Amino acid sequence: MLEIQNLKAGFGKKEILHGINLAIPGHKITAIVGQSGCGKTTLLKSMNRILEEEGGYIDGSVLLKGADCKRMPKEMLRKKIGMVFQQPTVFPCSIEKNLSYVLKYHGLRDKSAIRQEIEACMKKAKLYDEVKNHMKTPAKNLSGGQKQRLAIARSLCAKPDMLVLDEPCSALDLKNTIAIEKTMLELKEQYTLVIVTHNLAQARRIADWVVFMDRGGVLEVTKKDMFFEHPSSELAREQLSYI
Ligand SMILES: Nc1ncnc2c1ncn2[C@@H]1O[C@H](COP(=O)(O)OP(=O)(O)OP(=O)(O)O)[C@@H](O)[C@H]1O
Repeated sequence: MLEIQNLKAGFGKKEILHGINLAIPGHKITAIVGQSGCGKTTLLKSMNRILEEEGGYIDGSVLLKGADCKRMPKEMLRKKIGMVFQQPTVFPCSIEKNLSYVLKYHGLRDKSAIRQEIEACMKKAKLYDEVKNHMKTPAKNLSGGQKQRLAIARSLCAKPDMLVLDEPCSALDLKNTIAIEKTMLELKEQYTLVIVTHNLAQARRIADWVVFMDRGGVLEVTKKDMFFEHPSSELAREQLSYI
């Protein structure tokens, strides 16, 4: 789905990613793990070039289904690779408008089609049943976990190929974490998912593949079971000994 070739990225003269080569398989959950500061978020933000908006630079190739992301208009790239952040952002309007805004932005005009699409995306994000009777209330009144699921639903409204999620559960309690993990496991049937998590137990629960990073490089890319049972690097062995 996504092919990353010799990716170098950083800020000004500071290179954070030192030539990463990586293939992200379709319809799987790939977990990016590694110690704090190793470049996980930078890698994620390089995928849809949000890094450039934050003053960073990206060199090398990122190919989405073979198409060079550098040559794609940024709006199109971000439609195809949706991003969910650690702190969910909700727009200062109703739950419904948070979603209809995206659908209208992408050209949907028919009111009943918009309603159907909102319902479908909220169901996929496991939010619909909880809020279906309060769609006109301000999204800011939702709980943290509900806001995160709204952010996921909003990303789905753009009909992405991929969803990249940066520590989506780090601010959530167990109940909401489980809801998001279940959502991700269901979403992979239709989408390709990449999650940055510092929670190795979470990677073990939901990932198909694990990318283990260290100091701006990739130390291991393996199927989940292989990583947890037979990690090849000393650093991974050390970190796994704590869980
Ligand atoms: N806007 C920025 N300007 C300069 N340096 C930055 C910027 N954002 C991140 N960095 C640096 O890039 C390096 C990698 O950061 P990144 O957030 O990608 O790591 P991470 O593995 O996601 O860390 P964590 O697990 O703590 O979130 C760090 O040294 C960080 O200080």
